[in-house]
Amino acid sequence: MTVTTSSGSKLVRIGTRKSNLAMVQTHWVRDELQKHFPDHQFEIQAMSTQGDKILDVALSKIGDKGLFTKELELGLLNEDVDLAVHSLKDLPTQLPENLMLGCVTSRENPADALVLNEKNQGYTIETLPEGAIVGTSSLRRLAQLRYHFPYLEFKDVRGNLNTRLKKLDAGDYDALVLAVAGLERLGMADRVSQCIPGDISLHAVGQGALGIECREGDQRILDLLKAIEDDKTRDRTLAERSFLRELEGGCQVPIGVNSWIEGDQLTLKGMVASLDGKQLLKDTVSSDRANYDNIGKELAQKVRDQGAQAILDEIFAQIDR
Ligand SMILES: NCc1[nH]cc(CCC(=O)O)c1CC(=O)O
Repeated sequence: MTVTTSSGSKLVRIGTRKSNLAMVQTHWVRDELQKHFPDHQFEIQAMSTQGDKILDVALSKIGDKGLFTKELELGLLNEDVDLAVHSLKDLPTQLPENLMLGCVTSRENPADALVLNEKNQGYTIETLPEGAIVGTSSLRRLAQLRYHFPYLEFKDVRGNLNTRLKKLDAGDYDALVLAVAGLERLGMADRVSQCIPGDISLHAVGQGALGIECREGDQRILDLLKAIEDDKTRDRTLAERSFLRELEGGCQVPIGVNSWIEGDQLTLKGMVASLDGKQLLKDTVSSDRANYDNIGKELAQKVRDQGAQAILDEIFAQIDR
């Protein structure tokens, strides 16, 4: 139901996943919007996505992009909600027809965290001993950590953050690698044993930022979203997404990035690795930040020239698509 007044509707319906992290992020977006637009009414509608329901299969094996976003997008297209709040890294680089990325909010620390259980306190990713069991569900983390620390053991881990931490504390793993941002947002920054250096684990595209999706050309919503956009995060993450869009082939792939802005210069560093961690390529492109899209494309071409396509083709052939 949309309430329409002479100045247009003041009711805005916000779609979100139901997970703790999604709810914390969505409450933040709602509160920010409410501060900027006190005469509007913001309503939250929480939904379960495929990714929340299928918990016993490795993410890389489900192989479907949009696992955490599809139900929210249907809500947008059916006009049940007016905007959808996502962790930007879960939002596919190709959006469905008639939907768009309305804004990107300011980024938390985009790094990966090493999280240890009680008996391993004091270790870092560099000092964990041979055979230590490290839990991760991300091919990107797996490939980079195998490359740098081939003597560690890696084991898949699924479930929401609390479930994963319980498994760690029960001793199923010696350590987990998780996003710093997620732990911080959930008030669990004290569980970050180490921020893994950015040159060891290049982070996921969009990691640490929120992406808000809306219907294409919905000017009422786009005007509201402008108030909470962070333009530096937007340019950085749009460059990152352009890089990923150029290289990915329809499944989770070991691609990582770092990005930063100095003056008007945006620098994007990208990494493509093989699953076994034996091959790992990196390259960097800098240009005026307004060229974010070309920065991503140019970087994709540079890593292709280094041999990234062969690595990716092998991965696409291995993963059942
Ligand atoms: N794929 C799950 C997911 N999506 C967003 C975050 C963390 C928050 C963020 O990166 O913005 C996480 C958990 C993790 O990777 O540890």
